[in-house]
Amino acid sequence: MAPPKNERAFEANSSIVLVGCRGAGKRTLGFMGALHLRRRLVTEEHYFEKTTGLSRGEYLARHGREAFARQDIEVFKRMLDSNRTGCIIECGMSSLTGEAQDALRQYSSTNPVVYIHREKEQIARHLDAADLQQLLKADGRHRSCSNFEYYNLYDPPNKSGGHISGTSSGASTPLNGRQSGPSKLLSAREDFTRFLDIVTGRGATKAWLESPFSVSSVPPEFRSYSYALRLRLSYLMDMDLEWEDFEARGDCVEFIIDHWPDDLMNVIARQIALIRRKLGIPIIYHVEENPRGERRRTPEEKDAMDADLLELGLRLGVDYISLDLQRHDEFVNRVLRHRGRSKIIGNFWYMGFGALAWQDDRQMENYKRAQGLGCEVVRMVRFCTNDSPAELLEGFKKRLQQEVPDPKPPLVAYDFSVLGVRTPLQSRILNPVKHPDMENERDHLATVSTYYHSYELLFRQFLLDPLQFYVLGSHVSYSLSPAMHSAAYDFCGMPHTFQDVTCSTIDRLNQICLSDSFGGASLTAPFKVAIMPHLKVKSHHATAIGAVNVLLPLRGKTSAILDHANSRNKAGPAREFFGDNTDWSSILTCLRRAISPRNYVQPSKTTGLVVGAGGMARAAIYALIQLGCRNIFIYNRTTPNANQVAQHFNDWAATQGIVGTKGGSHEICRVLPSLSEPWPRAYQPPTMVISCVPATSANGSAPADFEMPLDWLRSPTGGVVVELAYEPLVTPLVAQMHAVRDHMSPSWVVVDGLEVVAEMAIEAFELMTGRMAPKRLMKEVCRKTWEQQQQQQRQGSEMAMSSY
Ligand SMILES: O=C1C[C@@](O)(C(=O)O)C[C@@H](O)[C@@H]1O
Repeated sequence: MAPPKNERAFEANSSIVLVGCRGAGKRTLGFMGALHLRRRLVTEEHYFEKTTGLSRGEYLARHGREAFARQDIEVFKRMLDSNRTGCIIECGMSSLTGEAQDALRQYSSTNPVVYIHREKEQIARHLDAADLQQLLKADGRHRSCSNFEYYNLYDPPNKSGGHISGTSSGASTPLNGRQSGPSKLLSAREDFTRFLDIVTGRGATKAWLESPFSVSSVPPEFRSYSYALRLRLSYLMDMDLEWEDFEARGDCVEFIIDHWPDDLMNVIARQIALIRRKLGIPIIYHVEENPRGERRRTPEEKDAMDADLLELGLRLGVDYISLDLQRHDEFVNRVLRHRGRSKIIGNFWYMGFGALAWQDDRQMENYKRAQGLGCEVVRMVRFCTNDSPAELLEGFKKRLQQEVPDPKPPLVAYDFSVLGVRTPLQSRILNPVKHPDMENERDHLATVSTYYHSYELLFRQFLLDPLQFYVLGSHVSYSLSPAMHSAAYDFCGMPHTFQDVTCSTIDRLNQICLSDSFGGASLTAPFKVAIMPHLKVKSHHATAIGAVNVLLPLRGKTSAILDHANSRNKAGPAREFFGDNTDWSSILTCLRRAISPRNYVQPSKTTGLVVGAGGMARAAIYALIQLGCRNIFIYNRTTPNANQVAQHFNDWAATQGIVGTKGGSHEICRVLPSLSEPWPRAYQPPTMVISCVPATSANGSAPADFEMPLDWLRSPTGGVVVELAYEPLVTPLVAQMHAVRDHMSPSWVVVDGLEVVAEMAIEAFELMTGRMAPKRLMKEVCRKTWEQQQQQQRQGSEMAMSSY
């Protein structure tokens, strides 16, 4: 019963090899990957030149074809052999030869070898038409000498100007102004770095360490309730909804292969890439054994084809592979041997009449078999007519608790009938759901519930509780957060409320937070820094920044973080409170989206400028540090305050071993005392500028009228300016940067305050509720609410004028 050895679990530091056709994007991805994993990039071209002293062309011309071929393969093998760890290796055209492919095949028993491919039309753009067909055919052979594959999706920006999990409007005029969208490479980088996190296995730990309450740090099978959005290939090939419509409609996607169009393998690879880019949630990969609309297959053909399809899922690095354990051992073992880092969902489906009853001992044996095979999740589904009252399944679960030793893989179990899943609450986790506008499925799960409906039911049945959330601070009456959060609750079927409460003392804050129905709060001045000494539990980001802007009650029965995370959306006395900071991560998200590839952070060169010295400026500095920037300048009207912030981060950086790269000093933060000084010559002009000063006067202080001195704007590659103020939206800095972009340097991107504040609310919502946020909706509500507020203000002042 012991599972076969996993043959695709590589050492985390093993070098990763990229192979594929010219024009597939290997070099760009290699660069991105090396930066992300902090590895050395080895390119075949450069390695050849370094080893032989000649470029490949020169070598060929000087020594002739035969000698070149001999030398080429020898260098190729040496390149692989002498760089077994710590590198990203980009192969050139040699990988098309049989001998190189043999070497790669062997290498792939110890290292990830990733086949990079993309749309034929995109490859054609980089190649001579005459070569194309032949090359593409040869390229397909890379599949046989690699153990992973990555589809480098070309995704033209959509009509609304972006992607749902990474929209940068770079909006430059209020609302519908000119949109300087993100570089196309940005999404590619996000997707590829995520893929590398899967291949190296560092994804899950990273999310957990960075923010234990973030949605991605608790896998769906460990949440108190979770939903799998079913998306069939037959539907996706001809879908009548937009990708944006699927946002926040499930905790993961179950991708079901029920259709065999031409070029099936590439079609699947592309769909997986699309789901990842558009929805950014874990994928369950399921191959249907008997798809309705397809021809019948012989048992041998079925096994061979389905095994290849499952293998493809493993190569694509999906999060979960759904494996029917009723298929024969050889089939099951092949998947288990090649599982890599994908989790296995071991299935037992009883589809027809006479399905095994829950009280049948064989059901228990099934579960134990899945457990013995090392499945991470067990899924047991049975068709029922009228023979299965809810108690039988409950009885099975109880028996399982008593009889099966730990560790027990989480169980997904439900009955379905011709009318669909019996009740959406039968299975706590990975409940099947669909989009409300999708037609009911033609086959077994006739009517599947929706995420909204199932989640709402949990509140109606008192399994979850309606809670009160707040934005708290001394100037919150214009906060856009209540509108954004409330819209998100409505969307998700949560009966929570979100209010702004003006308060400025810790006593009043305490009073609000100690209520049993307190769900969480967004904090703003004066609490962000003042609350620090009152909080025992904080994320390490909040500690480093010295400020908190999201407060959560901890209601877990034990001290385990998972227990606290799963107690969200439940009322009761809080044992403790947890403080996190989403200001920095929202700024980081906006910077990442807007930065062009030419301005990717190079620690030794890139310079950042932060204007201001308050809590938000601290978050901005931290975001720059996290992006890898080691030369950070602070300008603030009151210089001593800037000195204090610089000191805070220099001290902190020293404890972390983070050092500056210039000027013989190890300090990463420096203060610029005056706007009239020229930009320090030892440093590149800044390519990232974040303005953290309010544009309107607050507390009687003068309003900020910050503009960049022209001498500070000399970056030849432009850069990004993030403006945090949005009252007014076009601040003096934003207006200046529009003019700069239009008349001097078009490569500057401006991110306005609404984009950042929406991002903050999105991240706060996810932390507070543990559910994915409907991002597009929240962003829309943010701009609309802001517009309404502006209109009300205009009307108010017009009325005041007329009565005067
Ligand atoms: O700065 C902001 C914006 C905010 O104050 C709001 O009103 O949405 C909420 C704060 O948590 C965040 O840090």
